[in-house]
Amino acid sequence: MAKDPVRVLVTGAAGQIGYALVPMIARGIMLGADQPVILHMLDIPPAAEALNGVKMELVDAAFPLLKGVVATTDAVEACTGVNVAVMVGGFPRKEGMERKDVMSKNVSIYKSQASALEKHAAANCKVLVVANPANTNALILKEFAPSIPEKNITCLTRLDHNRALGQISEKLGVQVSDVKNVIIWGNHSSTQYPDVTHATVGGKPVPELIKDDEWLKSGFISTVQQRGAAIIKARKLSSALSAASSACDHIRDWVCGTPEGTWVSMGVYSDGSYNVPAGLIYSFPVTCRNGEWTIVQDLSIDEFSRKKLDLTAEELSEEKALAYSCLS
Ligand SMILES: NC(=O)C1=CN([C@@H]2O[C@H](COP(=O)(O)OP(=O)(O)OC[C@H]3O[C@@H](n4cnc5c(N)ncnc54)[C@H](O)[C@@H]3O)[C@@H](O)[C@H]2O)C=CC1
Ligand SMILES: O=C([O-])CC(=O)C(=O)O
Repeated sequence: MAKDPVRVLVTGAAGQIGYALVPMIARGIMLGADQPVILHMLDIPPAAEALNGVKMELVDAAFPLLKGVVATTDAVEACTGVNVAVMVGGFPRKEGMERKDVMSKNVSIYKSQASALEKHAAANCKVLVVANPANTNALILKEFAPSIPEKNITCLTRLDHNRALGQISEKLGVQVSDVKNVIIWGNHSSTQYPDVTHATVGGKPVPELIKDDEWLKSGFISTVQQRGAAIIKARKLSSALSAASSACDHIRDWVCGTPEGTWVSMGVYSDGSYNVPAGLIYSFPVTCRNGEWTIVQDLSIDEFSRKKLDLTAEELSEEKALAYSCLS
């Protein structure tokens, strides 16, 4: 029997990630090849005409799984009945800007959209925040949507995770699908810690295969940390196709489950695991089953890693304080 359609909200749908993401969702890449979807697309009034153009293209593409499109500049209409919300809308970082520069603009956006989701989304709606500063936008959304379970509010660090897989696969000359269990700890920013201590290729530890501790502890980490900035420098626009693809990976694994023996990185509400302060949205290694994520426990953390986990937690605590100061 055909499944009932799932309603998926994409905010900022007229932007460049939105343009890459909505066809992926309509093709079943996010929720599966047998899962019909109804797309809800939100953008702001100056982008209304462009948003309507995206809607026209979705009609023209004749996606068999696409059972309806809502394209609107009204947050209430956009949020009504949605089961999955991918929050891409916001004020993006431009070349030379730090995430903190865009904090206050995004805090007010996430506060008001949290209220719309809280009142109008389906019960148990799963939320993925992509827009930067992603972890802190997700935290603000959680604050102002108290009836959405905190386990349902996440942010995107899967792009960083995938970037780390890509770097290891290039270095070793192996298929990216053979690289497993890298971890992104912390903030989706240049303090994130891409960790390969527990990563494997064909079951063998990555550090043993790479045999270049110096690269793993410096060049690899900084390449992944700075990859977003490198793409902005090259394209004069932030990553869009890789961000859209990673957002699909994040939701698919969350809803459909992670493969046996594999974890992924998700920005989730910290419960104090690994001595990360509770009450931050922090990227951890997680496995997913039955639509729920669980932080992978009991991984060994050496002294080098400990410092990196703490540094990115400190930045998130500072961002949290800055975000709250923008609210008052
Ligand atoms: N977490 C991650 O891995 C990544 C995050 N990003 C972030 O994703 C966000 C979107 O990036 P792009 O698509 O390149 O930007 P963009 O500027 O092309 O698109 C953003 C869209 O959001 C819309 N928008 C602005 N305020 C809005 C509001 N209040 N409600 C609904 N829509 C609104 C804009 O009109 C625009 O259409 C940025 O914050 C960027 O920094 C980008 C790449 C990776
Ligand atoms: O740095 C940015 O603004 C875009 C981004 O988040 C990324 O590509 O990881």
